[in-house]
Amino acid sequence: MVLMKHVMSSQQLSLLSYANNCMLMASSSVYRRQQFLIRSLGGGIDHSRNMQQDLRSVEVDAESVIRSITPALDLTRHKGQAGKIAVIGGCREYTGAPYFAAISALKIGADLSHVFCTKDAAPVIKSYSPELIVHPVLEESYSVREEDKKFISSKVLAEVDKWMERFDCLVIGPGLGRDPFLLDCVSEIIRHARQTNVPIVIDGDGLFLVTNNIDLVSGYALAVLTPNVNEYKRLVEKVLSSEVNDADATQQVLSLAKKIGGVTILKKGKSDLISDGDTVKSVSIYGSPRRCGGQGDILSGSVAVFLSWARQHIKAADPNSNLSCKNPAVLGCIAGSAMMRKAASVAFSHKKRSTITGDIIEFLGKSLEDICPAT
Ligand SMILES: NC(=O)C1=CN([C@@H]2O[C@H](COP(=O)(O)OP(=O)(O)OC[C@H]3O[C@@H](n4cnc5c(N)ncnc54)[C@H](OP(=O)(O)O)[C@@H]3O)[C@@H](O)[C@H]2O)[C@@H](O)CC1
Ligand SMILES: Nc1ncnc2c1ncn2[C@@H]1O[C@H](COP(=O)(O)OP(=O)(O)OP(=O)(O)O)[C@@H](O)[C@H]1O
Ligand SMILES: [Mg+2]
Repeated sequence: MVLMKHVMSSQQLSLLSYANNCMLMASSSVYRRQQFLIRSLGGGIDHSRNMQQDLRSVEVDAESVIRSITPALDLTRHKGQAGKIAVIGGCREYTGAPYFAAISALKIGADLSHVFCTKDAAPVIKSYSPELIVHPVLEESYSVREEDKKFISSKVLAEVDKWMERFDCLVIGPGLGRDPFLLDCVSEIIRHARQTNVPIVIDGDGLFLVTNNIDLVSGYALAVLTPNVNEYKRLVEKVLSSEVNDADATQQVLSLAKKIGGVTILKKGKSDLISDGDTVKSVSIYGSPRRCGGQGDILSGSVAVFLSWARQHIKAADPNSNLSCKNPAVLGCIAGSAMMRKAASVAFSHKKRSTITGDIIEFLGKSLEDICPAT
């Protein structure tokens, strides 16, 4: 800059000073907008620990959310009351993802965890764990003749529908694949879940489906989308017809959630950003530098459980509840995100570079216990 000034005329210098002033004004208006967002998005559950680092989003006290919504272990409760979760996913290519999501739901504390997958994925998933209830009901195009498609599709739907009302939450997409016939059947499952008011967490290939058919979830407040960096890019391009804007990530995730009619979006990354179109919360605590595949699947299974618990907590209308946020989908995302990140950080401290998804799952229980002891 000093060097440039030497070779500039006074007219050029005054132009430069005008440009600088404009930049200052612009940055101060950005600052004011950030301050406004912080004030208007904040609530009783927030604290300002990280505001210095990221003025554009509100870091949330995730541990106190977890403590508030996790139900007490009570000898009077019967099986099922702590949550019945179903994962719709698992095909020829992917058997790990639905397993990770379903077993994580159990390790967090759900009572029952089901998997609805294709016929050839089922024996593999069953062999990973006897804890999971596995339904080999989904079909891919290669195994269905054209003339049988309508019949098979209604059969698949009937199989899932038998159970639908018993589920507290569906996780749709981990390891689902992208077969068009299978995705058509899953679209119907989503429509039925909406009709019966069953919450849905959409992840992985479920996001591929929903991004191309946004009406499936649009306006459904009990829908959570958990995009990773690629999935978020596709969603932003499709729904907002723009590029991802990392400089104004808070505003963009807010606009995206609003545009999809108030669904909750959990944008995964270095910090997780959560928005339902009204508020934006960020979860940055804990975390691990290992990016092994499958961590998003742990997250989707965990969010499903916490969302169910948050719904129960809100329905019970506990007068002592200190939660200012009343959206169970947002609360579920905050809790699921913090839990996944804590388990990953504990696993990393033990296993370092060799940490894999199974190691993280093993630390879900201890991580929850540290925050919210069982007795
Ligand atoms: N152990 C397991 O079983 C695990 C299984 N997992 C499961 O994997 C599935 C995909 O999830 P992911 O995270 O790889 O998707 P993502 O980052 O968008 O894609 C990366 C790149 O790959 C490409 N691409 C993907 N799928 C494609 C397809 N069917 N056919 C063609 N292209 C495809 C994609 O291309 P694009 O769509 O951008 O053109 C992008 O360039 C999902 O079901 C997930 O749950 C994971 O949970 C990890 C653990
Ligand atoms: N840079 C990061 N630092 C810390 N945590 C991260 C980072 N990136 C992602 N995470 C955490 O890892 C979890 C999974 O996010 P990720 O983006 O890996 O999902 P994904 O690609 O869908 O995973 P999967 O392999 O299961 O499909 C999230 O809970 C997120 O908080
Ligand atoms: Mg994923």
